[in-house]
Amino acid sequence: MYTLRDVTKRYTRGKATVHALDGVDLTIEDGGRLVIQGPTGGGKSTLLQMLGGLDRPTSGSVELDGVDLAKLSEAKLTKVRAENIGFVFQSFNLIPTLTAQENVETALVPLGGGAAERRRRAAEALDSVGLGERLGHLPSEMSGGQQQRVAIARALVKRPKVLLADEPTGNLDESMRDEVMEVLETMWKEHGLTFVMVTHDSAIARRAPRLATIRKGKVTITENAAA
Ligand SMILES: Nc1ncnc2c1ncn2[C@@H]1O[C@H](COP(=O)(O)OP(=O)(O)OP(=O)(O)O)[C@@H](O)[C@H]1O
Repeated sequence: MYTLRDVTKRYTRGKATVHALDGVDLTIEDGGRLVIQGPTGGGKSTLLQMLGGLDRPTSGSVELDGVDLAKLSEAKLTKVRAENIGFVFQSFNLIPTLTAQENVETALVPLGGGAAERRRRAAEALDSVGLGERLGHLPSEMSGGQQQRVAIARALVKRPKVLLADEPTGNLDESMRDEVMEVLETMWKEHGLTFVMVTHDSAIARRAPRLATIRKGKVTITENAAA
């Protein structure tokens, strides 16, 4: 479970100070799903970075299961991230010279274990996103939607508690967008993940049961029971 208390993030640009997050209080239950929307520069990616421990707040606390990520040493934060948090970004960030299976295996390397076990788990993760027949394909041999599904498999192969996605459909056309959203929603349901996603897509935001709108660093939560 996430508990954010009075989180601020300020950046200094020359003489100006940007309040990317301004007193954010937020709770996300285990297994919950939150969609984050808002205007450009509103603070969406900054909020996701705080949740993922990719950056630290200027003040306030970001607790994941009672542990304040803001206070962990860099080494402990890296361990928490590797074990608990999967990331998916707009750009798929696959290594072009590695096959789908090898790309997914890279997520398991920091966790130790043997090569055969890594190969088996990567194949299983790719199968779960519908790419069991494409283990040996290079990214260049796959569509954008398929590449993003490889990235999702890579995020989930370590069986994280949390999946954080920053505009995962931003680089995709409509049919691939639906394909990727369907995979993400299936993974969320089947794996009991806590799933937080940033989107610019108003159709996706409209369908969200819980929506965080972030403007000028301030968050407003809307619950949509009908979604
Ligand atoms: N590393 C940084 N250094 C300076 N300013 C930054 C940095 N990262 C973000 N900002 C600023 O903080 C504010 C919030 O940025 P953020 O990227 O979180 O917004 P966003 O809602 O994700 O925007 P977009 O929709 O364009 O991705 C913006 O004014 C941005 O310019």
